[in-house]
Amino acid sequence: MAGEPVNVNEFQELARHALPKMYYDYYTGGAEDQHTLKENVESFRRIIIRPRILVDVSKIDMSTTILGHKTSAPIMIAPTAMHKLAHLEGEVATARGAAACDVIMGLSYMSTCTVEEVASSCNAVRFFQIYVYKRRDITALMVHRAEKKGFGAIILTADTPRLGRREADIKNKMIAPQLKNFEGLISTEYVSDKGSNIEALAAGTFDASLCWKDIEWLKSITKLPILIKGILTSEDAIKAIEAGVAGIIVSNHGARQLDYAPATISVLEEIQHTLEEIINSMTYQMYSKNSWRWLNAASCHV
Ligand SMILES: Cc1cc2nc3c(=O)[nH]c(=O)nc-3n(C[C@H](O)[C@H](O)[C@H](O)COP(=O)(O)O)c2cc1C
Ligand SMILES: CCCCC(=O)C(=O)O
Repeated sequence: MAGEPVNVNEFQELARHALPKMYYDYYTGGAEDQHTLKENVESFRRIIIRPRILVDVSKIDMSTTILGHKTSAPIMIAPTAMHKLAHLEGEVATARGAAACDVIMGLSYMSTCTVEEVASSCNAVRFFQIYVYKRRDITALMVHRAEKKGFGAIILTADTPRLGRREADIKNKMIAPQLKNFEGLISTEYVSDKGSNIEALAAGTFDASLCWKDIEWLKSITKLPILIKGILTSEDAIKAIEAGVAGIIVSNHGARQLDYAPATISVLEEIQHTLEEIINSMTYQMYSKNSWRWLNAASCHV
């Protein structure tokens, strides 16, 4: 490819050349037939812009707040695992990017830089994403480390009781490296003779029994606001309100979990409308209207 990229899609081609195939496939792949992966892109393409003219756009301000934190645009960096597979500085570089753009960064539980390294690298507003391990004491410790280092919220990813069946990772025998955050606590280096080692890692460490009642446990170990990530239906959004969390992230995990789940953007509006109706109704007046957020990787309605 000649010269600097000018379209965001060109970065994918650059990454394909720069990365070992195993890592490129891990970053870009979806689960099983990758139907939802295609739908995620197609659904966005079907959304057509309805332009209005003769409006003063000489000054544009897209800034808003998310959980009280100012952001230059209604965009958050989604938590994604293991950035050092793509860049020597890993999540520290991502955090600096977030700080430079004045947007909030979600740091993955499965990051290759530690919570402390990311926190001390710059002044980006950071939310900490967690998976709940069978060893709850380790998850509690991680939450406390994030709290101590000034993270602004906990994002509980709730769509991964098991890792999605990612066929490219199975073929490539995707590695599961020791993650620095967990050194001396638990081994994340898994070797499975059946295929994807990260699938084995998730099966070995993630608590597949996690359910709604465990939100109480999470609330009991942290004062930070909690966002539940991975909601795709109005029913579960209502359950999240009932569980008393601070917000939800509508997401299908980049189509990496349940294949044939709907494209994230295709369910966002329905969920938003349901919640707006409920929050406006008498029954739910006890929940603070203004504390609710509807988020997905691309949009945020405050
Ligand atoms: C390479 C990669 C790694 C990811 N790792 C995580 C992770 O560690 N934790 C998590 O909650 N989500 C993870 N995700 C999902 C993203 O946070 C995000 O949900 C997804 O990329 C965008 O899809 P959505 O619009 O349906 O949210 C990962 C996604 C990708 C592409
Ligand atoms: C066991 C690592 C899981 C990271 C993740 O959430 C993803 O790859 O989608």
